[in-house]
Amino acid sequence: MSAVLEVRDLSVRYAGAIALDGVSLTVSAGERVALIGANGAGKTTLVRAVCGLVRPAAGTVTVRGRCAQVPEGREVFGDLTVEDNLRLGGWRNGRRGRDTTAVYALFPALAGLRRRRAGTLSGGQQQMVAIGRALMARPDVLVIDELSLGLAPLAVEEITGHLRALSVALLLIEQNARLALDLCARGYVLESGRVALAGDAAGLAADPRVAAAYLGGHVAVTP
Ligand SMILES: Nc1ncnc2c1ncn2[C@@H]1O[C@H](COP(=O)(O)OP(=O)(O)OP(=O)(O)O)[C@@H](O)[C@H]1O
Repeated sequence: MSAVLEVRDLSVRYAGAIALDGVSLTVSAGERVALIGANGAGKTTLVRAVCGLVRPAAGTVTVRGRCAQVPEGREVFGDLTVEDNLRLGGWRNGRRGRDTTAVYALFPALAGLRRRRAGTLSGGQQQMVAIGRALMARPDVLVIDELSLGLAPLAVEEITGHLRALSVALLLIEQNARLALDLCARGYVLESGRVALAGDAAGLAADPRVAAAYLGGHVAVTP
């Protein structure tokens, strides 16, 4: 399968400090890939580099098609309606994207809220708006930074259920490794700006190093 996102030997420095050090990863068309790591591992820096918001010191980022980002903290436009938030996501060549039908089909909970100000929604509903807004750009790869941050477990479950139905490629940046490795087929573990481990999600979830550092010490044991 061809890679829609290819990060090769990427290094990013902030005022001399190394945030990313030779990171390589790929996301293929339609594939869901997790990027997990502790605080300060470099996850958000990678998102920023993928979106062109920081200049790499070395390495390359190649996006084949369109990439859309769901930023950490969601950042919906609180004073705008749900519908207008979505339409802004489809803005291209000076024209607002108008057909929001597919987003309401994906997140039926938003359909009855389309005229509500986004700032009055729950965190889970705002996350659906942020994902829907990104999808309005019709991306080939969707990058979600901290999907579960500050959300109730039930809201996360609802959103991930809908994400499983998507055919767009996904790079999911998550501190909740259990969630990320459950939703994604493959994953990368970032530690101090480097890829420490990579592989299929089941293998990573069963790896004692991942279990000890990110899964509360629980190691899945198969009979
Ligand atoms: N603007 C900045 N200037 C200087 N250093 C920065 C800047 N942004 C991030 N860093 C540093 O770069 C490293 C990686 O940060 P980054 O935010 O990418 O990590 P992260 O994995 O997303 O962490 P978290 O999960 O806490 O958000 C950290 O050591 C951080 O302190």
